[in-house]
Amino acid sequence: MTAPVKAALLQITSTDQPEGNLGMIRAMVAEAAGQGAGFVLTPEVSNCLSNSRAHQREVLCMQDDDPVLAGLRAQAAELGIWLLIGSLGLKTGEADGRFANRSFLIDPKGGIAAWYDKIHMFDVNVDAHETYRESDGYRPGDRAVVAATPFGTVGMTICYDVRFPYLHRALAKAGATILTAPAAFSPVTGAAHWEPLQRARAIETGCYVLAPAQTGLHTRPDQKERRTHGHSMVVAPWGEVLLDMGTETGIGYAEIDPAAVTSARKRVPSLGHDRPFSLDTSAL
Ligand SMILES: O=C(O)CNC(=O)[C@H](CS)NC(=O)CCC(=O)C(=O)O
Repeated sequence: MTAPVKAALLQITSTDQPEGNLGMIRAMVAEAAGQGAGFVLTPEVSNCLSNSRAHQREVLCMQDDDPVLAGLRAQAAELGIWLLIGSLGLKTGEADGRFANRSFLIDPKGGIAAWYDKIHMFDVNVDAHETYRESDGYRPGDRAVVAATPFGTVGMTICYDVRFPYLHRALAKAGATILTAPAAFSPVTGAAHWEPLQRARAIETGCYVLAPAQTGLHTRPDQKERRTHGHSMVVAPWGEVLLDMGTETGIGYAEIDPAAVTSARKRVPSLGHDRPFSLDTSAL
């Protein structure tokens, strides 16, 4: 059986300094738990947002030595809350030197209930000035993950994954009722695509979508500028936007009610209406 939960999304502006980011996140997690949240979520690359591979090599750690993971696991246990660490950049020890972009679901005892490595890499030329080559720095995962909680089954995704509907459908078919979509979306694509993509994933799966996002200007004046879109979002299974946090940092709350999943899927049971088809290319 599942029960409702108050979810808290942290909208933050991570810098390239993991210790500072940890302090900021811990203060916000404490505040959210004080407000009664039983499930707190942080954005993609909460520990370090950086354009420099050299800097990442200096400050990122292996999972077992990572102070942000350890600090947040301890805090989840102290407060007795579920915590989605949207993602951490981590060293993996792989020969090619690439990092993992890894999301963690932490249980109220501080245990790692599930982890997920971002599958789809943002290798995109957004416009003439803005190019991303995520796969230069990060090694993609190849394993989709669902995990049971008292408030529903969580299907884990990260950021650019939102553009691949079959991943979300597979998660929902495996039982997911809540899709987590931590992000560091680009401002240009965010303005055009962020909300409709998140709403579409919720509507077509009949899942809640919880999308905590990085926001604002992440770099110092001496660094190449890096900005993110913000607009951390909660979408209900019927498609209503329950929370849109705009561009300021802060904490946003939404009530997650498993009954809303049941009700949306009863009204439109499309998740069970897949049909096999052939693809006729003879007229090409
Ligand atoms: O760079 C890091 O350290 C962490 N990774 C990210 O921030 C990634 C790759 S640059 N961002 C996205 O996936 C944005 C996707 C997006 O904006 C879209 O789909 O339009």
